[in-house]
Amino acid sequence: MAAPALLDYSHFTSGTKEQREKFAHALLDSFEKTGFAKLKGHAFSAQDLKELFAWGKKFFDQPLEVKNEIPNETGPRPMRGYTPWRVEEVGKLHHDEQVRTMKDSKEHFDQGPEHDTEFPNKWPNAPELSGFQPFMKAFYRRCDDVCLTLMKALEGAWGIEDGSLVARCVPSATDLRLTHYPAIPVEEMQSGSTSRIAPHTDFGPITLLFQDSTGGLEIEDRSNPIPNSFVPLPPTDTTEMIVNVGDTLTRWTNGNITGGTHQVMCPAAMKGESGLILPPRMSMAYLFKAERNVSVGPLPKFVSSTEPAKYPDITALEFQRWKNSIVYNLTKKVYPNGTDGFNRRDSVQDVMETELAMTLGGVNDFVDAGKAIQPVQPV
Ligand SMILES: O=C(O)CCC(=O)C(=O)O
Ligand SMILES: [Fe+2]
Repeated sequence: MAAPALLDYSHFTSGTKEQREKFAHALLDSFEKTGFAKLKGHAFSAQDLKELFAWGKKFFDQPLEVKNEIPNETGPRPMRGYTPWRVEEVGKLHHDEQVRTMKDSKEHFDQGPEHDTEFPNKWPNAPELSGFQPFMKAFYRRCDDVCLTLMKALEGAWGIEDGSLVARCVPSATDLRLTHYPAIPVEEMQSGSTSRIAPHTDFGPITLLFQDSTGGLEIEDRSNPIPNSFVPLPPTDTTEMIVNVGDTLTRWTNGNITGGTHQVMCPAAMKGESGLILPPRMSMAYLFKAERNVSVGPLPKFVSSTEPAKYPDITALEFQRWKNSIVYNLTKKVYPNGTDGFNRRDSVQDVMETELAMTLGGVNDFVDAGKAIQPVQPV
């Protein structure tokens, strides 16, 4: 298949006009063809990433009850704090029934914007983690800067007004996620019912991803006629920044760019083995999001009388609430005690009904009780 392009980010940030244009078009081309791109020449050094994963290890090495002191209250909202193993199931978003029953084998820490009062961050309290918060906040800001720069590149490639895409993403509503995949027997991963993370697309316009050297990340193989075919994206150079297209970019482009489906499975070298234990793995995903009140409906550029809008104008926050209600198995059909009036989802049928209703624009069914939203206009 066409492999994701490896592009030099510095050509856009400090190159000539020609280099900037070349970068922007190559980025768009790689997004269109593969749903992914890889970047070198960015400001994150091997040392920065070593430090990032060292902080991650310190956090996840804490006893479960300590990590649970800052619980992510799983609900139809952005994630904050710690989520234990086997709570989130991204396979639930998938159209394939077998994928929907796959269990993810991961725990994660999620961090939002620094000054978010609506969904405040939850930081670890342990004295040995006192450097975690300042490091992660600085890392977040640097990732945001890269994402806004890539939005600028897309503005150039599409020839849309300068700043128009960037404005949709300020202030940041991104979730930065550190994921730890504990050691797991290879047989369990090969059973077909367990993944490290099941095939999925991310929700925002794009995601920046750094992985450690363990391996196991796979991206969809669009050239393979067999559905759900994947190829490894090996950690040959862990300083390469992986960028993947998410659902919001698909919606903004009215379906012109398809999100890059990815999963984490057994590393290629261990496939088909038995009796082995997969080593633990860590990744950092900067799950870039549009500003909460911005529409994730198609941009004017991608809508015309012959290409009517395929997606409703719902806000980025409502879109995330809906997606999270699926991955956290929540439904709003009955809500005696559940937080925000959401309860555990009991069947795949519920998920399908939810999706259908959302596609038809039935967003008000999925908002906190009493807080129905108004459809928003495209910006
Ligand atoms: O761990 C990885 O490499 C992928 C993580 C991922 O897909 C996510 O957090 O959305
Ligand atoms: Fe992902």
